[in-house]
Amino acid sequence: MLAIKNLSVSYGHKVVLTVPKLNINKGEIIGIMGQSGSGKSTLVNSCLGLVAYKGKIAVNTHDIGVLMQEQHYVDTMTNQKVIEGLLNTRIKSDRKLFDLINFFDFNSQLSLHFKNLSGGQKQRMSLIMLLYQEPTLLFLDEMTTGLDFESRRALIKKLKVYFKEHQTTVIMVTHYAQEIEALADKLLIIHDGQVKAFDQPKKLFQQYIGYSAFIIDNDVTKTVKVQKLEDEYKTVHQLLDDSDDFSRTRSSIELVYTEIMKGNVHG
Ligand SMILES: Nc1ncnc2c1ncn2[C@@H]1O[C@H](COP(=O)(O)OP(=O)(O)OP(=O)(O)O)[C@@H](O)[C@H]1O
Repeated sequence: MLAIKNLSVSYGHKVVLTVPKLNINKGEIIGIMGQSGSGKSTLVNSCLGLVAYKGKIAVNTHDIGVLMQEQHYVDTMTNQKVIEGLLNTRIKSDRKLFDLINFFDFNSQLSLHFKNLSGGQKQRMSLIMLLYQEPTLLFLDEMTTGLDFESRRALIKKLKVYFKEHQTTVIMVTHYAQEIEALADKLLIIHDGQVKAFDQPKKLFQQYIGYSAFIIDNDVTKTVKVQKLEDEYKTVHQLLDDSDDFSRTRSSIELVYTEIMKGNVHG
């Protein structure tokens, strides 16, 4: 679906992103994480052809959708009029649109104006219009930023069903490990314009953590890594002896991210 080879992006004389090779298959959901300024948007913008770059980016479709962090629509009419006007259709006679509105529980918001919607409702309205166009490749930038815990969880749950049903290839930039945990097939970590990791979360966990890990006091920087099942027992005993508060995990994106970023973080 998307193949990158020898990509290099510069602003002025400064190279801000280099990606020797990266392939994303059809139907894969990729979660991109990295610190502020690491190059996440630059990577997305390069794929969209919005910035100049050296190297090759081959995108295997023209049906591309993009959801940016903030959207603005005309505020002089109701959401129903905005949706119908922009999509050039009518909800009552368009089964696909009708179904999407139901799917995203958006019926009660149709008579409102966009400015009076909550953050989560705004995101859902944009997604309805975006998904109506059935993009084969979808870029999502900080989709759930600003949403409360419940709205984020509800939106993620909906999208998970939709993406798998439609085999949408998704590239999403996010700061929320929870989003990747629930949706992504692969995690891509960028730091200082370089790809630090790109693989299935489960494989990255095995590579960087081992068999399992015990997180002490709910703090991912205080972790005991366990390499083999047999060693877990010993670790539990030790932690119980020390009366530590701990939890065991075999798949924590937050932990994988923290581990990979160790030694990479300055100041
Ligand atoms: N238009 C621009 N001109 C000059 N430098 C830029 C420009 N856009 C981005 N940069 C620089 O390129 C680097 C990567 O920026 P980018 O926006 O890709 O980071 P990011 O990971 O998306 O950050 P954030 O999470 O804050 O959105 C940063 O050092 C940034 O200052």
